[in-house]
Amino acid sequence: MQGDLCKVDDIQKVFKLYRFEAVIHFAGLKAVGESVSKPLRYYSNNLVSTINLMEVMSKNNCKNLVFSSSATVYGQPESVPCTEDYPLHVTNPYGRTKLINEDIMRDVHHADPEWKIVLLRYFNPVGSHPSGEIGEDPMDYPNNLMPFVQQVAVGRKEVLTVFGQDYPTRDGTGIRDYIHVMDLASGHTKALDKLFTTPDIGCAVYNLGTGKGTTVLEMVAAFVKASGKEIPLKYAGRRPGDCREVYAATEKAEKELGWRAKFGIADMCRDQWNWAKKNPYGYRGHQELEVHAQKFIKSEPLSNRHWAL
Ligand SMILES: NC(=O)c1ccc[n+]([C@@H]2O[C@H](COP(=O)([O-])OP(=O)(O)OC[C@H]3O[C@@H](n4cnc5c(N)ncnc54)[C@H](O)[C@@H]3O)[C@@H](O)[C@H]2O)c1
Ligand SMILES: O=c1ccn([C@@H]2O[C@H](COP(=O)(O)OP(=O)(O)O[C@H]3O[C@H](CO)[C@H](O)[C@H](O)[C@H]3O)[C@@H](O)[C@H]2O)c(=O)[nH]1
Repeated sequence: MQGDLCKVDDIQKVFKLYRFEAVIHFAGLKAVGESVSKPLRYYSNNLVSTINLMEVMSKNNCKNLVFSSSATVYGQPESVPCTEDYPLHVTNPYGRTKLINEDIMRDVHHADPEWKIVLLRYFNPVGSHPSGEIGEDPMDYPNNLMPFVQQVAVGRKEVLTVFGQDYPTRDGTGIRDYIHVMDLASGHTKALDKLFTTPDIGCAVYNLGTGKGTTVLEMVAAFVKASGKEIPLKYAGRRPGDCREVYAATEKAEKELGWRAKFGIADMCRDQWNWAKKNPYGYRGHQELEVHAQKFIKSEPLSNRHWAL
């Protein structure tokens, strides 16, 4: 069923039709740059949706929740790997909505211990379903590294801009913990198992990452190897708000959820390339995308046009 979590009625309709044991709450706006220019849109959507959802869940006596949080709540940590008890520090409105949502959930559990909540802090999800049938298809200009790399590989973009080559890292580019979406998915089923089998889980938090840091250039090299395509690069300054290096401590998830990532960056790139070559224009196909782009160009002010060109 489709609905808007900012509309309580939409949620109530679903809860009238079905009885749920638990909810996995993925919905939210997630573009960091857009959140800086449109903070109210982010606060309004990402917070109101969560509050409405939890209110309707509570009324329907469904108090088991898994939430998509993000490693963005660690900001630039003092040291890596980040353990779940690190101080939380956000640098943009998107990140702040994740942190406020986490705080809301901690408060709700504190007020009503019947709530059982798992906060999953995702690191950098990439890759696709191994079938090549399900993958990431950004609706507008791709902000994240791998969707951009993919669009260069299929010829939709000419060149990848590498943001920053002067970080104190092994090749000067930023380090992240890339995790295969299939591993991320299995982390959710493990989190649900944990909720259902742990009466006193409270509001628990787990990192979903591999524990390994990879630079931008290493990630590009892995994609070149998997695809056989060239990825032309150009270098630009650091992207505002970017941190140098983040990767996950994985021990807590391993010990308490019985989960650890199985896939490495070669698998992520292989599966992402399989999706990309089968669906170079995503789910919508080339023609539909062109029509959409033309409409967008006509209706949007100049400053918003760049993505469609
Ligand atoms: N992809 C990442 O790099 C990453 C990293 C950390 C956390 N996350 C979080 O994981 C979740 C899923 O991310 P994704 O990559 O699949 O993003 P996505 O943008 O592909 O999917 C989010 C979905 O939420 C829906 N949505 C937004 N507001 C809604 C509302 N008010 N009512 C109903 N639906 C609404 C959107 O329409 C979209 O389909 C998000 O909460 C995101 O912040 C993602
Ligand atoms: O065109 C690009 C895009 C990204 N990068 C670099 O690639 C790395 C990864 O950037 P992403 O935008 O893919 O990912 P971020 O780590 O910046 O952010 C993502 O992961 C975070 C968690 O770690 C948050 O969840 C956030 O919302 C999500 O966008 C960074 O060093 C970035 O500077 C480039 O060089 N060129």
